[in-house]
Amino acid sequence: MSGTLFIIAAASGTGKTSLVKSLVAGDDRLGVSVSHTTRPARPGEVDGVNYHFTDRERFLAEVAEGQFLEHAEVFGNLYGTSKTWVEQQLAEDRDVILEIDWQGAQIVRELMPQALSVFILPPSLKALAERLNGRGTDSTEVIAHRLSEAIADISHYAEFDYLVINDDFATALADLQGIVRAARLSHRAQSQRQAELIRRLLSGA
Ligand SMILES: Nc1ncnc2c1ncn2[C@@H]1O[C@H](COP(=O)(O)OP(=O)(O)OP(=O)(O)O)[C@@H](O)[C@H]1O
Ligand SMILES: Nc1nc2c(ncn2[C@@H]2O[C@H](COP(=O)(O)O)[C@@H](O)[C@H]2O)c(=O)[nH]1
Repeated sequence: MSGTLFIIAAASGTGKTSLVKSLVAGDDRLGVSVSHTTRPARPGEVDGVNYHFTDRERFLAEVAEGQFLEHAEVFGNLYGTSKTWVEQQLAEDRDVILEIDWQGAQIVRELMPQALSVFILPPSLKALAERLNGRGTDSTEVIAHRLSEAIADISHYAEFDYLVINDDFATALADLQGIVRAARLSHRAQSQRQAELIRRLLSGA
């Protein structure tokens, strides 16, 4: 059996981390991959929980060792997804979320075409700026850099299977829960899990 891999991407500040946190909190079968990054930790971020924080030299050595399923440079920092962790979770029939940028999403889609991808849109660029500023974790330079990339990030929306608008948080969360639920009802997922029932029905018993 194998779990489903979900890719979730959005322009920085859209609210994907907040949504994914709520999504995972209410779902025992769903886990979120903790990425490796060379970005310095923000106040309150915990190593091994929010990210595995590392330096560029070690990150590049791990790239050479083949430890990442995907990696990319985003806003001047390196980010990567642990290959072993993701493969183990899926093999244990757990569903996995990768919260990654559009470059990482392209790589994972090539490697694992069965992955389902979701792009989250902010209701407006003004709301995006307010959210980045309101989060209070980044300098004005960092926020300006992230906003300057937002339109380029959003322009990749059509590469994704699903689009969710994060205007009202509860609605966006319900939309994500709907996507996860629908994936679990897909033929691929059900034919493995319900193999015994299908066998009995087809045998006429
Ligand atoms: N629907 C919403 N309405 C208003 N504020 C929101 C909504 N969703 C998230 N936020 C707020 O927006 C800010 C940015 O959210 P979050 O950190 O989850 O974004 P992100 O997409 O993960 O950003 P990054 O890619 O930079 O990590 C947070 O302060 C969060 O509380
Ligand atoms: N390709 C990857 N992108 C990643 C990964 N982990 C996070 N990210 C993306 O980076 C930006 C910035 O994140 P932040 O935490 O510094 O605000 C955001 O778009 C993330 O989705 C990863 O492992 N691979």
